[in-house]
Amino acid sequence: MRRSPHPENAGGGGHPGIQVTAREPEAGASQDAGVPVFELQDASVRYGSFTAVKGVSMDIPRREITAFIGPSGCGKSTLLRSFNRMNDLIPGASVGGTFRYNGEDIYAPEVDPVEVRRRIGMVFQKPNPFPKSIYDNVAFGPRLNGHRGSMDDLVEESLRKAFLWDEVKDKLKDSGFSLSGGQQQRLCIARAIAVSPEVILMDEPCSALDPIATLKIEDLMREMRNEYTIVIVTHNMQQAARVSDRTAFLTVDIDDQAGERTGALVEYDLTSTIFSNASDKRTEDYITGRFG
Ligand SMILES: Nc1ncnc2c1ncn2[C@@H]1O[C@H](COP(=O)(O)OP(=O)(O)OP(=O)(O)O)[C@@H](O)[C@H]1O
Repeated sequence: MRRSPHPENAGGGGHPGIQVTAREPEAGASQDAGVPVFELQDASVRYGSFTAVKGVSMDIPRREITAFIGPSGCGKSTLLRSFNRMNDLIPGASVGGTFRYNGEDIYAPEVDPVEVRRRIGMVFQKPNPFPKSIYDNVAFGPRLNGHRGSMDDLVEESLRKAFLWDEVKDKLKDSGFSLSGGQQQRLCIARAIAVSPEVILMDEPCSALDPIATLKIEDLMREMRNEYTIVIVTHNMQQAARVSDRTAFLTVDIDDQAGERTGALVEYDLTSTIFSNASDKRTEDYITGRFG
């Protein structure tokens, strides 16, 4: 299924019990907001001979938050990792179809996966600061990239953007591990931001956090979408409804005869539509808790 973005339709609706937060157009939002940053056509990912997810065609608009939801094993994380070639690091993983980023095939032989990952950052389920100081966690990527200019300014700016500066400004030399789980996750977001990515992929970034830390990350995401394109995998449908502009629902197609379980994209649309007026019964059943 492939749907063109229609940003003008955003907002409203919501399934009973799930509050969808309508998004107002940002004052001063750049003109390219809503233009696809990713275009997938018949995309698939395999691990060896096992096809984890296939037949995915979708456009991800720029400077929006897109959420992937669906039952366990439907390939959400697999698909997310294929957006910045993180699956390259898994032996036996391979992709099919087309993954375009700003119009360029990111799997073309001449493309450098390290550069892809600089432009498309990632935040994982479990906060994973480096065993270094708070400062050095943020400075690590820029140093590798040969950042010129004031590192202190860049570290401060990145920590401010991650809503963490006020909490750590007096202890920048302390270990990243000395922070709470929620602070560690914001440190990982600051680390991702520090190398000036265009896109940030988030794989269940709040699943290890308490509700207050989760709400802080959600606030942060809403703020970040003025500047970044965010794609998030979440098990939490309230979270998808609260933060995302668009939602993709994936499921597992089971072929009993062949003994295969393959992830597939069922429906992709504005979050308000998915939660109030899904066009596929499987989506509605999942959202209402009848399945999954
Ligand atoms: N490194 C791997 N090697 C082989 N198979 C894998 C690997 N990672 C995931 N898979 C398989 O690919 C399928 C999709 O897994 P994936 O983790 O992407 O699903 P998911 O929807 O993110 O699941 P969950 O919600 O449980 O995290 C599953 O059948 C899983 O077992």
